[in-house]
Amino acid sequence: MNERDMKEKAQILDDKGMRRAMVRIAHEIIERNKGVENVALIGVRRRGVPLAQRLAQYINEIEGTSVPVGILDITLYRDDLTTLANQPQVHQTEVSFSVTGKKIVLVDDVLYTGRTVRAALDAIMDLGRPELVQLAVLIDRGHREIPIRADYVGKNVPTSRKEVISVRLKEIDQEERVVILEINE
Ligand SMILES: O=P(O)(O)OC[C@H]1O[C@H](OP(=O)(O)OP(=O)(O)O)[C@H](O)[C@@H]1O
Ligand SMILES: O=c1cc[nH]c(=O)[nH]1
Repeated sequence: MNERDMKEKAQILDDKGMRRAMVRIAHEIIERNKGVENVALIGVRRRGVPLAQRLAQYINEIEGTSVPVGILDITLYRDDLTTLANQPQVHQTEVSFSVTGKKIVLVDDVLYTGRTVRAALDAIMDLGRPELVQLAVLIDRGHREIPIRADYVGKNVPTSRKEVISVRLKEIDQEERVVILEINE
């Protein structure tokens, strides 16, 4: 099953709601880390990357400091959007800075089972020894299968496993909104 076999059930965030949530997370990152010295962002492709770039832009607007942004390309081999097949696989890392000693904020659009984040943590640890790693997600939909939690959450959305959260970003989807999809029966 893919998103074509699903229909929209509800809109969770519009463009303004997404912006407010991301600006708030930018403030929280600055507050929690007492500034952004040694802070670096790493976005999980695909939709975590524009979100990380937006956070970097908001942080720059608030603090006047540019923080580096790296990319991890992780694919979940799913045969169905509502179930997980094999483990997520890390394909490519585009991290041009040393992670050693950095406060890394990992950024993704949706946190679900936590398996993608676990793979991302492994990939980051392979690159060096960060001082700490924090996690920022636009949507936490619950249903964790491993003990992972987010430090910064745009919105907590209770879901059933049959539903799918679809984050639509203008850079990728030519629209800005977050919707819940359900199976078209
Ligand atoms: O917590 P998990 O169960 O691992 O699920 C969360 C992951 O699933 C989504 O990726 P998806 O494969 O849908 O790709 P996308 O980023 O292109 O939307 C989302 O972007 C997260 O990376
Ligand atoms: O519902 C979900 C689950 C994982 N990833 C998504 O993008 N949506």
